[in-house]
Amino acid sequence: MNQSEREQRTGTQGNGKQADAQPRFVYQDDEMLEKSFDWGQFKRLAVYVKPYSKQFIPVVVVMMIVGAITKLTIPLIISTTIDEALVIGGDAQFLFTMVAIMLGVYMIQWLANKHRIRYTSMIGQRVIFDLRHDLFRHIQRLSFEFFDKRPAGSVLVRVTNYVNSLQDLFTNGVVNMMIDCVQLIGIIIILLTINFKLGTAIIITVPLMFVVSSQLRKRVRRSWQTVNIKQSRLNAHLNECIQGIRVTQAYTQEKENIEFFEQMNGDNKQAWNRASRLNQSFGPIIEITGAIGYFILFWYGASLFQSGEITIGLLFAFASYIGNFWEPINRLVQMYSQLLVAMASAERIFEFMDEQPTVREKEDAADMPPIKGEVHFEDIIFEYEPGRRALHRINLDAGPGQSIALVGHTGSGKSTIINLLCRFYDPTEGRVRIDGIDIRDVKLHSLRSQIGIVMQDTFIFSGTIRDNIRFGKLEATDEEVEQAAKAVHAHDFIINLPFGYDTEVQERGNALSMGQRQLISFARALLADPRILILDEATASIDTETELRIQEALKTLLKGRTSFMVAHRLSTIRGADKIIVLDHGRIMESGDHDDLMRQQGIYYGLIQAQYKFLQDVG
Ligand SMILES: Nc1ncnc2c1ncn2[C@@H]1O[C@H](COP(=O)(O)OP(=O)(O)OP(=O)(O)O)[C@@H](O)[C@H]1O
Repeated sequence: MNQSEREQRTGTQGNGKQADAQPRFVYQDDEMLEKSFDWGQFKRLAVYVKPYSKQFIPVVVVMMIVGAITKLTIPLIISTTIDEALVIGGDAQFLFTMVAIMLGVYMIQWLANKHRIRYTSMIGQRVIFDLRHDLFRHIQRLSFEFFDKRPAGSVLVRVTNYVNSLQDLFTNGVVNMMIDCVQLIGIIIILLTINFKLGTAIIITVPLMFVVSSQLRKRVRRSWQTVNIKQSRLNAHLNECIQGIRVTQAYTQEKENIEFFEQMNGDNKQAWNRASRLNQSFGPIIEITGAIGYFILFWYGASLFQSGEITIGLLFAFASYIGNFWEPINRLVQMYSQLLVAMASAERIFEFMDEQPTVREKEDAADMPPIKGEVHFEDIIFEYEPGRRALHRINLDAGPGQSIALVGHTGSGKSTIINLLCRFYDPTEGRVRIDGIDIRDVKLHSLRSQIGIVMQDTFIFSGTIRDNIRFGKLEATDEEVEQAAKAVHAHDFIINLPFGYDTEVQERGNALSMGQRQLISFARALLADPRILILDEATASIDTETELRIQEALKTLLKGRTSFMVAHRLSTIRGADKIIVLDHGRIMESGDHDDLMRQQGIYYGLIQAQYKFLQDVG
C-alpha cells in the first residue's frame, strides 16, 4: 500500500503523525459516486410510495397544481392592476376589486401549500419508516458470514445516515421538482403569449442558467459527498472507540486515540467548510447570470414599450416572471444533485437488502419435531473462507441425553463445531443430523428454538434483570423466572441488587460482573428449556466456589438434554460422557475421562499441564 492509498484509507491527510506510522484504524470508505441518474433504484424506491399513492398522492397533486397556478396568476393580476387602475384617472372600484382578488389568490395559495407540505411530509415519514423497518428486518435475518465481513459501524451508517439522506427526497424533493417543472413551463407559456418577441429574447437565457447552475452544483455535490464520507468514517471510528474503551484505557492509548480522532474531526471540519464556501459562492454567480435576463428585459423591453408594443404593466409582469425563473431552475438543478446523492444512498441500502442469508431455509422445509437429542456430524468439512479449512472430515456422535465435551488448543475448531450444530453456518461438505434429520431440511426457527446456548461473552440487553432472563421464554411468568434463577444460584445476588429482579441493566450489562452475567444466561437457558444445550466456555468467568455450587445446578440443567460443552478449564468437563479432543480442526482423541487418561495422549498432556500450572501458581 503506498502512502497516498494509506492516507486515503485511514482518513488522515498531509504530514500528520498517523500518515507516517502504520495506520491503527483502517476504514474502507464508500466510494464517491459519479454515476448518472439510476432509474432502477428510483423504481425500487417508488415501490415504497405505492401503499400511500391512492390515499395521499391525488391530494398532493391537486394542491401542487393549485399552488403553481395561483403563483403564476399573481404577476398577471398586478400587471392588469397597474395598467387599468394605477394610471392617472384610473378606476378606484377596479383597484379595490383587484386587491381583493389578489388577497383571495394569496389565501388559496397559502392553503394549497400548507396542505401539500403536510401530506408530503406524511408520505415521506411513512416511506422512511417502512424502508428502515425493512432494512432492519432484513439485517436481523442475515447469516453470521455477513457480519464477519463488515464492521458494525458500516451497517449502522446504512440504517441511519443513508436512510436519512432519502428523507428529504420523499418529504419535499420529488413534489417540489414537479412544482418547479409546472412553474417553469407555465412561465414560458405565459411569456410567449404576452409578447412573443420579448418572451423569446428572455427565454434564450434559460439554457445559460441551466449550464451555469449545473456546473456549479456538480462541484457543490462532490464536496458534500466528501463531507458525508468523512462523517461516516467519524461515526465508524466513534463506534469502535466506544466499544473498545476498556482496552484503550487498559493500554493507556487515550492520547493517541484523541489525536487520531482530532485528525478525523479536523478533516471533517475542513471538508464541511469547503462545501459550505462553495455553496455560498453559488448565490452571487447566480445573481450575475440572472442579471443578464433583466438586462435584456430593460434594454429590449424599453424599446418595445416606447414603440407601444407593450404596456408598463406587462413590463412589470415580465420582470416578476424573470425573478421566478431562477428559483425553479436553481431548485431543479439542486434537486437533481440531491436526487443523485439519494440514488447513491438507495443503491447502498438496496445492496444490503439484496444480500441473501448464506444459511437459507429450503422452500419445503418442515418444522423440526421435538428433539430427542441424537446428534451426528457426518464427514464434516468446513471452511470460513475458501481454501482455509477450519474442520477436516469430522465424524461425531452423541446419544440423547449425553454430555459431550470439546477440548483442544485455541483455534482447534471447538466453536466451529458449535456454529455448525446451531446452523449459524452450513458445512462445506458433509451433514449434521439431529434425530436422523439433516438440519438443512428443517425450519431455522424450529431448530434453534430447541437449542440453548450459553457463551462466555454472554450478551445482556438493556432492560431489567427479569427481562433478560425472560429472553429465553417470553411468555414465562415472574415465578418461573425466579425459579430458574434459584436453580442456577443467581437468585441470591439478584435480590441484593438495588431493585432486585427489576434492576435496570444497560446494554452488555456493564454494571454486572462477568460471573453474574454468566449466571443470568444460565437462568435464561434453563427457562428456555432447550432439548440441546451448548455451554461455550460458559463457566470460565465463574469463581471456583460458585462453580462448585453451580455444578449441582448444571446437573439439573443438563438432565435429560444432550449437551455440548466447550471448556479450557478441564475440571469442569471431567464428568462428561464423551470428551472429544480437537487439534487443527481434526478429532485426535475421543472417550470418557478415564479412557483418555489411560491412553496418555493429548488429553493426558493437557491435564498434566493444567495440574502443573495450578501447582506452580498455588
Ligand atoms: N468468522 C471466522 N472467519 C474466518 N475464520 C474463522 C472464523 N471463526 C473462526 N475462524 C478460524 O477457524 C479456526 C477454528 O476457530 P474456532 O473459533 O472454532 O476455534 P476454537 O477451538 O473455538 O478456539 P478458542 O478456544 O480460542 O475459542 C481458527 O483457525 C480461526 O481462525
